[in-house]
Amino acid sequence: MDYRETLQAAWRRMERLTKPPRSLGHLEEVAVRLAAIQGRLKPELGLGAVVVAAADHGVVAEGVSAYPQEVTRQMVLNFLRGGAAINQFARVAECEVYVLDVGVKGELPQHPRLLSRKVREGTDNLAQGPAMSLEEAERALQAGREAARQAIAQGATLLAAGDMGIGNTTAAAALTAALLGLPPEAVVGRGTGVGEEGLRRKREAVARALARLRPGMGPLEVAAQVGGLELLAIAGIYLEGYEAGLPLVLDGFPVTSGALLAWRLAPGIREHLFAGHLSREPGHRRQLEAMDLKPLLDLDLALGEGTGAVLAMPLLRAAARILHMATFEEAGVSDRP
Ligand SMILES: O=C(O)c1ccc[n+]([C@@H]2O[C@H](COP(=O)([O-])O)[C@@H](O)[C@H]2O)c1
Ligand SMILES: Cc1cc2nc[nH]c2cc1C
Repeated sequence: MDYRETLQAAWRRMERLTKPPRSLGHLEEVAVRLAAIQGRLKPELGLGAVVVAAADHGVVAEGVSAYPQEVTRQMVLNFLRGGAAINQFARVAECEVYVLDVGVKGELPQHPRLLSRKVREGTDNLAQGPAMSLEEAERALQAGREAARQAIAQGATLLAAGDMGIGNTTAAAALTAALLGLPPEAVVGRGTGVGEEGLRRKREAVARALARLRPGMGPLEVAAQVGGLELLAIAGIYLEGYEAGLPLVLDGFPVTSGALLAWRLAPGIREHLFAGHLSREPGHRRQLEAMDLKPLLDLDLALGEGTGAVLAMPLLRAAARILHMATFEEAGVSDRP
């Protein structure tokens, strides 16, 4: 059965299950979409994986983050030791954590969970010139694909991307504004918690990057102009997961900017995307609206790392189980006359 046929058949089965119509709300749509992705009326979800892509950003020179740049590398070490929020949530969600270095400044130790594919030690400042070359953008995207392939080979049935990069909400804002044709004010937010001055500097940096873009530029050229390396990798992670036929869970603002790029490169990916949550970052709503996706959770999170995506994994598994319920006929329960 193809996607549309399974979707329709799953909705018909949904109507016969032992519950009043639509009483499981948005989870019903999640369930039938999972069925359609897997091409079976009773979808099954096992182990999850989150690939946390990490890189640094030259735009931090503009004073756009509340934290110093070295936090990117320090947090990668924290992920590898299991001490970050993503590690704790992943345990609850039966999800493996993989880390991908595509551009962290400084050295990182070898580790079985770390894929080292440093394209360069951070981007150039997007407010001053191109963040990276087109060739570097392609390499970062391929590194994301490779990390996703590894996660899938190790048994992932549900795939999310996470992000770590001080300054990346500025790059994500520029990428989102460019891909969706929005002004800086619509996509710039406080990130890790900048004040009014920081907000102004972020808007200014994004406006300068947008001014360099030309109408004929393709999505990858635009991404090379604004960065960041981990956002390109995130696009690669989702593209690989899509081609492998997996359901894909989105996280917050930076991750969803990478997903927007993947969507521009392969519009069919939309069918595989699930919005794990709605971030506090104001531009996230615009991103999800553009792809017509409804967030599963709304918890005022603004952390990244893939935390909102991983928290939604148990909900996706529960949604899949809906289609394993008994029908009115099977259970001998009286339906409406
Ligand atoms: O996921 C989100 O929506 C989100 C919102 C705000 C901040 N972050 C995280 O904070 C870092 C970027 O914030 P900033 O202020 O340095 O641009 C980066 O590591 C992101 O993972 C993430
Ligand atoms: C401590 C810290 C942890 C993070 N995780 C993702 N982004 C982050 C930014 C900071 C500053």
